[in-house]
Amino acid sequence: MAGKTLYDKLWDAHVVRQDDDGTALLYIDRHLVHEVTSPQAFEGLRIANRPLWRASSILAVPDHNVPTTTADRGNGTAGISDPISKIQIETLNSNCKSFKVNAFSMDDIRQGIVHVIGPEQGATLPGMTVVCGDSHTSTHGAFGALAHGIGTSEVEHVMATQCLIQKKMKNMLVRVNGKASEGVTSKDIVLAIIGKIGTAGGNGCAIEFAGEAISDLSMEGRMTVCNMAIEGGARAGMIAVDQKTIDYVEGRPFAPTGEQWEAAKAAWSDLKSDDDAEFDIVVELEGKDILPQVTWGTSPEMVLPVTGNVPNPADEADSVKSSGIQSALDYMGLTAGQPINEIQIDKVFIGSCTNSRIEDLRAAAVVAKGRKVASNVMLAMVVAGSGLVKKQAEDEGLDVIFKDAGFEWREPGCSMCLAMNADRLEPGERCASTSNRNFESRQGQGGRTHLVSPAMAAAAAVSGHFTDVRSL
Ligand SMILES: CC(C)[C@H](C(=O)O)[C@@H](O)C(=O)O
Ligand code: SF4
Repeated sequence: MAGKTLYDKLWDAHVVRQDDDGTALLYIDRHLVHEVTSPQAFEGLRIANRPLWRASSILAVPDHNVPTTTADRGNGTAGISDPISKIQIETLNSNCKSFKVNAFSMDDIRQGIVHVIGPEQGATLPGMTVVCGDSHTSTHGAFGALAHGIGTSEVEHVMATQCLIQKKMKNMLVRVNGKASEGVTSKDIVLAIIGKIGTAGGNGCAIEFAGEAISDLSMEGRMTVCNMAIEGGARAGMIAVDQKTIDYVEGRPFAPTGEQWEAAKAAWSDLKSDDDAEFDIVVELEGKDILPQVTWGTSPEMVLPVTGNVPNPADEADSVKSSGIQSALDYMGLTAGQPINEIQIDKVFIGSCTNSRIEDLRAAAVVAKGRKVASNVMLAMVVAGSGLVKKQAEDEGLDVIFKDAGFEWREPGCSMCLAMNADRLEPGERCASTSNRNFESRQGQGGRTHLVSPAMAAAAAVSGHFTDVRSL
């Protein structure tokens, strides 16, 4: 019998019961909660008079709707002008209070984007099943965990039973061989992967990312890659545990200590695919072929190296694909054949659960240092992923570098990743963004989003147009 994949191991360790048709009940170790997808779940429990099965498995935080200016955050939720945003955050606060759930409120330095604070607190651990009512829960798979998003009714189900009804996904391996070149980051790697497999490439699969270019990445970089597994069609992405994983987790507030730590470490060393494990689908890329990436269209798969030109629909033989390219160009206000590095931008957003960790801010600061935001860029903002990331960046002087260059230095939250708060694009505005989705109107009605790495976003900010960061 062939060996097991990492996904097989995580699955087997959590199956409570499996029916002959493959339907299984999976035990959930960690449940992360935010204000958007939890209100109906709490309400459902209240109506049915059900308690939480294991309140200590839950960690809650407001992130999508929080304001990012200090002025709006000074006085609890009073500074939130949008009534729906305000109600969502107040509802999360009161639900967590009445159900006695551990929550980091807006004025807590530990508050931040749910996918940043889970790992930061050690609430995400190797070997766990991690769920959250949010598609980018795949991020946590970077720790050798089985992590994926769930719907609101499933949020209620997990709260009430600590279990989830699931069918096993297929095993997919994406291997990036050899080293990535200088100036190429985790974001470029994952955009290149999505460019290759397409947004449906991972449908029905759990993707394991492997290969030298992946294991070379820091934990932050691995989170960036797993974060976007969902944009490649897979609900879960994961990476094997190694010494970097252990070193990152050690000493974090929620991590085990003493004897439990030693036992956990020993158990975690098996969280990798066996050498003879078989995958249903295998995709390979060469690290050396990957260049800094920029999306040009309205789907993350519409991506090219910064050295490329916007595609011409006439060059596409498939008529469906050709008209897809044409409508993306129309929406994005681009012309076929236009060099990517000549596309001028209006705004820059450095943040989101893809790229708002300390390493991301450092990479952007290296580029911003001693330079100025170009005069045609009306707003360049840096939004740390958590209060603790923000503080660490400030301790390192990164805030001063950004402010001197003309960037705004904001409070943590999802912010302009999806514009549920006040941070948004106006119709027709073009943004270099380190987030993960470039769908139509994602960052504000009529806004145009180009996904890039933090270094590439900073390079665009100081140049006023996309620029190959390696040439600065
Ligand atoms: C609001 C939430 C349900 C949503 C998600 O599931 O991903 C959001 O975080 C996003 O990025 O679009
Ligand atoms: S930062 Fe963006 S992608 Fe991440 S959870 Fe928030 S809205 Fe979703």
